[in-house]
Amino acid sequence: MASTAAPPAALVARRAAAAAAAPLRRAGLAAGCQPARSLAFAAGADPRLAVHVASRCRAASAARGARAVATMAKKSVGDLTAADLEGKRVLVRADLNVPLDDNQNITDDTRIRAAIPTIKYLLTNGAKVILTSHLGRPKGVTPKFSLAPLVPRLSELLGIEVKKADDVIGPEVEKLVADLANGAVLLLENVRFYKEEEKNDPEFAKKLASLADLFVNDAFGTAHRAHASTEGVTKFLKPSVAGFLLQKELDYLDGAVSNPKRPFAAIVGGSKVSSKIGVIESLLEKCDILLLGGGMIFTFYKAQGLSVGSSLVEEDKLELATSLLAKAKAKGVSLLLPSDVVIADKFAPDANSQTVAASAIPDGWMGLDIGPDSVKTFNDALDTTQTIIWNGPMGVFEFDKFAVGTEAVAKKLAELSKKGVTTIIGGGDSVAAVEKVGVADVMSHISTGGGASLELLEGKQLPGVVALDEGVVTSSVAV
Ligand SMILES: Nc1ncnc2c1ncn2[C@@H]1O[C@H](COP(=O)(O)OP(=O)(O)O)[C@@H](O)[C@H]1O
Ligand SMILES: O=C(OP(=O)(O)O)[C@H](O)COP(=O)(O)O
Repeated sequence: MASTAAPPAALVARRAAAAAAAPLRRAGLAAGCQPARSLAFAAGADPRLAVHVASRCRAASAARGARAVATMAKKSVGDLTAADLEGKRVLVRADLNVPLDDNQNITDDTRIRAAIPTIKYLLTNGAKVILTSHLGRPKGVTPKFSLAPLVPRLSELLGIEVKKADDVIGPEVEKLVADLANGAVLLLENVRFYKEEEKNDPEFAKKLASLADLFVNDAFGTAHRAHASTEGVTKFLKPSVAGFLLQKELDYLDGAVSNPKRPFAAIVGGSKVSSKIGVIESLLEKCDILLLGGGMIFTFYKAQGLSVGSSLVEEDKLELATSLLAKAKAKGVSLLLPSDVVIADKFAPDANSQTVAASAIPDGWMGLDIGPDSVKTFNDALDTTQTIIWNGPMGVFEFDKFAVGTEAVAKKLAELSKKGVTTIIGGGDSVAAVEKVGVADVMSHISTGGGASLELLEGKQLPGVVALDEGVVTSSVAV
């Protein structure tokens, strides 16, 4: 196993080159692709470019010598001009689900900052913005889940005084909307105070929609939910378009991943194989190199006949692990498992630890991080790439002692990002790790959605995106 798990860098590069050629070999299979819109997946791309979703024809494109993608474009807020927006009431669904401390202070305002470009664009074009979001998972009206604490930060970032409604629908809200001036913002109360929101109740969606003339969905983090404020309102508001954040997330997590600059590496970690099967299977179709870390590796080791001590293992996923290894081989994907691991005598921050070969985990010890040799091998593999997506930590990074592997990956991605490699952090704990290391700013894209990014990487359609109006579909672009 260890030799399969940690091939030398030269072999990695050779396999990557072979894998990169694989689409050319498979090209004949990809017929009937839809035409594609432009490719603008690099950092700093014009946010008004169309949203990229749906079918791909990477193989056929490669065969033509073009790096193109077949996409169906969703209509974007950037397609709307002042003529469309001046004086119009625009319902904007944002994901302002930010963490608050016990004193109702915002501890991370990333999602608020991410929502600003769309709101500013609408305000600049003379629209009246009616902003809606959920916060947490309240069961009915619950004061601690009020959106009121968000008003000062929103006002500060927008440079105007944001008004706040105490309800989501009803006569008082209607009055506030009627009094709203062009270029002003009204924040509605937590939309989940109504149970009808999560039930996607059509009557509730209709009432919410009746406040506005058109709809912008910018709530990527909630796009995998078919709720009244994400999906239901689109049935009553035309146009219903994508905001800039939603668009950027799709450009990276769908567009750049489906049509990457190659070689393309995926790094998947996290606790269990079972929670990442969909992502691994989907990425195996697209990537040249797959690096695995985190708790899931022990299921792969055990499937290969190794002793894993008391490490996390999913006994019912051993066959699956074997089949994923076989699938990677069949597809010419270079799948690397760590060759060494940091083991602990208990699951605790102050556990005794040692580094051992992956094939030498003693009974009673559990693997909680990848080891230094693995970091080196992973780094060598990553040095050969042009695009990297990362989802899931390499170890129990919440404990400093076992955060080294995860932090090394974060640092490597930062270094490569600065050299022009496209680096995409796919939400969840990987984002926390990148932030902990202080390298978030240099990454090409950091997703604002955990569950949503996972579903997108699994190749699932997001209801909040599907429901939006179609935009212009244009021809393939050779690059
Ligand atoms: N070797 C390991 N053993 C047990 N848990 C692990 C191990 N490596 C990582 N984890 C845990 O996996 C969790 C993250 O898993 P997951 O939720 O699947 O990732 P993400 O949130 O990035 O999608 C973290 O809490 C981390 O402590
Ligand atoms: O925080 C969110 O999701 P995430 O934790 O998966 O990133 C979104 O706001 C969605 O919230 P939900 O999972 O309560 O629907």
